[in-house]
Amino acid sequence: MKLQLALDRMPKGDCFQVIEDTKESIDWIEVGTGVIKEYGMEIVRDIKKAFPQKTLVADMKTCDAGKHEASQAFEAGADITTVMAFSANQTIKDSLKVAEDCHGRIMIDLLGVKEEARIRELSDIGVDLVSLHFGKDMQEAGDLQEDDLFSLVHHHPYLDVAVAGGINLDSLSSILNHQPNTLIVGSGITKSTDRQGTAAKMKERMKNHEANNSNRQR
Ligand SMILES: O=C([C@H](O)CO)[C@H](O)[C@H](O)COP(=O)(O)O
Repeated sequence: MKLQLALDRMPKGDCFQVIEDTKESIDWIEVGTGVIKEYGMEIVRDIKKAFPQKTLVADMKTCDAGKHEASQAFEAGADITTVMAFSANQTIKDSLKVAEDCHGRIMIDLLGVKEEARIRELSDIGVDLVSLHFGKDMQEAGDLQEDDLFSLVHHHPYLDVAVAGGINLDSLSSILNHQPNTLIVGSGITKSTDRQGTAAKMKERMKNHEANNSNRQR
């Protein structure tokens, strides 16, 4: 199980500092959408240069012009780039083709998806990595509705599933019970007064959970 650190709404220097603080515990680094909007593809390039051993996710949240945006992300050094699930199938197919050519991956952001039928369509066009996403603004209205989110992928055990949306040390245990492949954590780490300790505790709990549930499936 991977821990993906999401860098959102912070200045460039802070992004590098948080990675430094947490690098022993995190597996994947996500350059957040807002950070890319602020600093452009340059920050993706710079983070890959500074931390080449980490898997880098560019949270492009592409919804059109899939070929162009996926190329931008991979050329800048991303290993994975995100595309919104509501995009046209052509956008998703084009992104997947670029990913294949660049030896990268596409993570489909399921923000707003409510019907399992869309997951089936996505699988049929070759999607293999999705993120269940309870958005920042949705979090204003309440906590992540885990059962609803995970029910979308329940019948798709072959999908790699990431989950995001206000995950912190308190909510971690119940999320782990759903056996995601990747946990995406932003403010739960970046806003902690002890980022290093928080990331380390999360990773330790993830490892313990895996060790105790090695034969369980999602
Ligand atoms: O993708 C994200 C969101 O849309 C803001 O851009 C976040 O990276 C994701 O939700 C994780 O952040 P937290 O909810 O703060 O853990």
